Amino acid sequence: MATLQEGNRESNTDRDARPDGWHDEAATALLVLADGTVLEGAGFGAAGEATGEVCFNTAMTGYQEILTDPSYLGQIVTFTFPHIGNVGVNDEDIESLSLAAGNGANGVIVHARVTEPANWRATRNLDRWLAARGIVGLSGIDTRALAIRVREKGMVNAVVAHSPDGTFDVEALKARAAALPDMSGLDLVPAVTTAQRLDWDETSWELGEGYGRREGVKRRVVAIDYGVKRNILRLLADRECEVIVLPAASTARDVLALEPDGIFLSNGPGDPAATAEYAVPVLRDLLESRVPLFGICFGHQLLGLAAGGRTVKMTQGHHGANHPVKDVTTGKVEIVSMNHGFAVDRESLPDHVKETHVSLFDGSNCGIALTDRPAFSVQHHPEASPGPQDSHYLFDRFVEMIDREKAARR
Ligand SMILES: NC(=O)CC[C@H](N)C(=O)O
Repeated sequence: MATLQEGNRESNTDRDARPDGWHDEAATALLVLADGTVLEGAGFGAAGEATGEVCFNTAMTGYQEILTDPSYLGQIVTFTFPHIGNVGVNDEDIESLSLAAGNGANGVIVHARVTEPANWRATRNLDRWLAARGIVGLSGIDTRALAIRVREKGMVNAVVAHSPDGTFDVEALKARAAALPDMSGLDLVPAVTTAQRLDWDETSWELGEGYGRREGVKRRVVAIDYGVKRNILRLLADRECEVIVLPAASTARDVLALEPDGIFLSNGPGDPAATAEYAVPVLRDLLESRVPLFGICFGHQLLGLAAGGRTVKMTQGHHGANHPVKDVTTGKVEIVSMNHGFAVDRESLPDHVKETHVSLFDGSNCGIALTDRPAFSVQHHPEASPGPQDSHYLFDRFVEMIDREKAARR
């Protein structure tokens, strides 16, 4: 066992940027990148090791929603905002359908040490909550330098190791990081999708009476769960939709047997092209049924694949809550939440698919609509949570599409 004190320092930590009083502390956590780079920091959350693809998120708020978003499975989230944890955590801002641990980010990297929370909603400290959920955290590195590295060289596999007594087997960690599989080709959906049908009614969940709003039901939506976020289901329920959540491996027959007025394709982790192997044949049958269909993020990528397009891996991806996206049908720009590392390749889209939304950061595709079927999808997150609510109108578009198609069938 080598320790850092024995000369394994290959440090480009930003010691000067650490809060006062850190300079002499021995590292209790390491970030070991697949290329062998080792960054020293202070551990928090769970002790142990987390592996995954390092990405960075530029949101200034909403860390709890981000860390419990199932789309982050397989990833280590670096927050570029330096002070994370200040408002603590609560029992409500959890986005994964299952409240259990293991349904969100694998690890977390922040700049400043997590302090005691100051917020009326806080029921716990982020540090202890992460420990209870088994999520490993590292603080005290130069997160700006790490973000620049990801921006220039792309998302990178890594191990975050937290050892409260400061002992690490650095060579073993390097070997482990180098051996991690690439995110491309990984179907991570089975780890987060619901095991069985679930009739969404938040009032019956752990959050207590009266939390969800359920006033009247006018439409039935079947949501295929690739790793769905709760706020999507809330926003559908808010629009008088009965929402039935089905496992990702459901067949078209399973979905259509419920006689849905609309079908929703959720967000989710991993490479959409890997999940497409079993999801796309189902989606093609569902498109044939002409039931209105709406997809978000992973669901958008799957719709693009089902329609005959291709997805590509991005270099740095998009993760944040301040991305400008243009709705090319109205010309309006919306500020949105983003969380994706893959994207639909616009050039691959066949003629019956039109591009509806474009990222104003890099011009990448952010939305499509089929011209011969009532189906559309967006790459960004209209449910926000966290993030600006500019794109909530997309839920209204979906409901209007459902009502239009229903009226036409009568
Ligand atoms: N938020 C999501 O649905 C992410 C989709 C996909 N896993 C990606 O990284 O692109």
